Amino acid sequence: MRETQSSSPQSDRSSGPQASPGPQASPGPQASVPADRGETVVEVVPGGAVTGAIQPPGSKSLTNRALICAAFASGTSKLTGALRSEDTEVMIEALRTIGLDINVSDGGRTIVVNNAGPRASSSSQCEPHSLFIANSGTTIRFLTAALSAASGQYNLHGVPRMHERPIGDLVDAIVPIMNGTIRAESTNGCPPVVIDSAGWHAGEINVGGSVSSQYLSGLMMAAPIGSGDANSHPTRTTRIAVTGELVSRPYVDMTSKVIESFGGKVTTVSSGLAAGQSIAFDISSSASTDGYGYRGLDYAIEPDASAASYFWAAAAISGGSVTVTGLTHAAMQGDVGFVDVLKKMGCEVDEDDNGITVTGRPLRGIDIDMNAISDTVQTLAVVALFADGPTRVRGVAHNRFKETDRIGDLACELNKLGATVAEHEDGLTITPPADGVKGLHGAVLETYHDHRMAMSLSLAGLRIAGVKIKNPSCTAKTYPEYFADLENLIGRSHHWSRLA
Ligand SMILES: O=C(O)C1=C[C@@H](OP(=O)(O)O)[C@@H](O)[C@H](O)C1
Ligand SMILES: C=C(OP(=O)(O)O)C(=O)O
Repeated sequence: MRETQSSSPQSDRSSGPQASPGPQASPGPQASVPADRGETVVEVVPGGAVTGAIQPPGSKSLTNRALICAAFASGTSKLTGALRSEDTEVMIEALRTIGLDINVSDGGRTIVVNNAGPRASSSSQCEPHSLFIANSGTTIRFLTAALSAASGQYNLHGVPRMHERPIGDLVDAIVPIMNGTIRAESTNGCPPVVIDSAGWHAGEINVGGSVSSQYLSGLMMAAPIGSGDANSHPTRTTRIAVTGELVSRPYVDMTSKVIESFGGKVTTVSSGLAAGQSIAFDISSSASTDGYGYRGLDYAIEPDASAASYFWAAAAISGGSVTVTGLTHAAMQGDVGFVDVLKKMGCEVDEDDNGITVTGRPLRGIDIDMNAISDTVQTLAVVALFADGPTRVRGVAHNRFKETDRIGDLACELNKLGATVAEHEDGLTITPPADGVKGLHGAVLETYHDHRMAMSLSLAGLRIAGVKIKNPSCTAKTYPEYFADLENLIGRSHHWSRLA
């Protein structure tokens, strides 16, 4: 890997997020990526087949769900294998700000939440708790739901891009069942979110599911959390119905499983629904949670499957063989399904109790709906550069609302490498050059403050000379050690080099 100064500065295409005031230092080792200095870029130097084994850090989605449940659980919870990154640090800091005692050790992998119940701000308090959420969608959506159910006064805000990411459907769902006020302050229903709550009252909740599944997940986790009168209805059932389409469904199933681990109960309802409702969930907590929404426990977090996609893709792109340990199809994360997409493209996929191995074979272009595994679209798009024909990705219109516009901005960067990439309302078509990899060429690539843009585009460098990735430290959002880990994987087979 090379670290250089970009000779052809380009400006970001999107009006995405700019430098944030926090969280403080990027956690974890930064062996191969220096702090960003102007036009710092990282270049992956092409080599041969990538072969090896790796275990990515803990799942962001599971860590942040477990933190929410632990925060509203009776007793102590110990999370092991957790992710330490910007997205989990802002969650931890927010929970500390509202009164939780949280101890982080073992390089962030172990998190102990000692709980006597979060101290919600009193209604007589003048200043709401100010919670800085950076650009963590899970954190702001889960906390908005949970804190409105728990009561108190809060202002949840983040970096500029966070104030462009929709949350209106969630706020609209909470208004009818909350005692107090909640509003999204930016135009088009975007954060900051200002909450002054005395808790939820009983009633059915209706929430839109076409922009993000995180609204539904947040409400589901919030449902067992009592308001001021928690002790009077610890086993009350709350029905949450989705109006219209529900995107990213596997994350909702993950939410159900985490809720049940922490003592809640989830029943899926698919018949007898009102007009416009596509699915509903009945949520309650068991009496043994002692009036808290949840019961504290020791909880092991799976390795992150979205992060694993980069290493499986490295095998596919390079014709190598990479085992990701600690993840199988039994995992709670839908993104494990990325290996099935690689299989469809021609890769060999082998699984045992230890993990999943992808072996690269000649790649064919495919037509694929990635609605359920949208965080892996960028990874797939880079793999598609090396296929024998076009790849059409469908069903991911919601990717435009993430860290950046992950359809438009992705198409723009892939085009710079010599592919022909067409943007559609719901996805893209990636057409590799007629002469294959020979027709691809290096370029300085923008990352739009999007960790997945940096991690996925870096993989193009495995086969194309001169692919330079700007602002590589944006991987800190979910994977601060990404470039160090990639370097280790490739270095083992001596296909990775770095200039001083
Ligand atoms: O619930 C979750 O943990 C997540 C849900 C997905 O968001 P959408 O539901 O907005 O697609 C995903 O993109 C995000 O990284 C994590
Ligand atoms: C979309 C993502 O994150 P979030 O919505 O949690 O900010 C992601 O990690 O790719």
